[in-house]
Amino acid sequence: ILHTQEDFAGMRAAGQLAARTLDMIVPHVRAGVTTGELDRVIHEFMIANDATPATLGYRGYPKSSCISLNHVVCHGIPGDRQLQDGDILNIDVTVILDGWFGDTSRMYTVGAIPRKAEKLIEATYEALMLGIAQVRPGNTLGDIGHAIQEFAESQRFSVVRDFCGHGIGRTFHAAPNVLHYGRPGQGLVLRPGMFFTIEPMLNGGRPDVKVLDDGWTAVTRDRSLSAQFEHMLGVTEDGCEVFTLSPAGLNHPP
Ligand SMILES: CCc1ccsc1-c1ccc(O)c(O)c1
Ligand SMILES: [Mn+2]
Ligand SMILES: [Mn+2]
Repeated sequence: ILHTQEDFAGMRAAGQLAARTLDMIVPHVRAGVTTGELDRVIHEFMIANDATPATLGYRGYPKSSCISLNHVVCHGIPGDRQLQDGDILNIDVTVILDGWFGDTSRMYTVGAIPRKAEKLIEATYEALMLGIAQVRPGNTLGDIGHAIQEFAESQRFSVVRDFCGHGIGRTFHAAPNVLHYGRPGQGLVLRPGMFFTIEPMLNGGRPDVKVLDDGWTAVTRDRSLSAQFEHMLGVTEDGCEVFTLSPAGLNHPP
């Protein structure tokens, strides 16, 4: 699907509400709070802003956000786990606003974290932004994946292959799959009006992932730390518009 200017307006509003949800949760992220309590705050904020959480009930997922701690790669289910000093966590939110989906995630930290964890988080954010820098008409999905993989591996981190970015708009997931690794010039050629997410996951150790018995929680097989950032964007004539940038300048941890 190639979208119109009106479609850009709908995605901008949905993306900004998702970004504001991640801004809003910042002061709630501290030692002692449970991930289930964070999810409730997120849910109420979405409803108060005339939106609904896309993940609640999606393929049977039970919560309004994904909160993935430490060696959890993605799809962590909010629950009774209390945050503690040294934790790193990804909070991933998707809102539905006037039929448009806004999908974004960021990393948060609790208290002091090890230097290598900080470097993993910084590298993951940089990898996402380098992928976004490749988005313009005439470039390909392989250019995006290559930029992410090249940088991640240059920093001695690995790229998770089991999950990818995706087309988005009036549905949560659509073609194309946006891989976070690849070769320059390969794959689908980008065109103005395409909407998709880029959501790289980097591991401190090996790329291998397994899913726990709950059917959702994906963890690193070697129990190394994992980090993820996600933005949603629209391809424009001269590059792209990122719909999920923080209006408060909170795109990555201080
Ligand atoms: C928890 C929602 C869900 C269920 C199966 S995949 C998935 C999911 C979670 C976060 C995302 O950013 C995404 O694109 C999909
Ligand atoms: Mn997401
Ligand atoms: Mn997504």
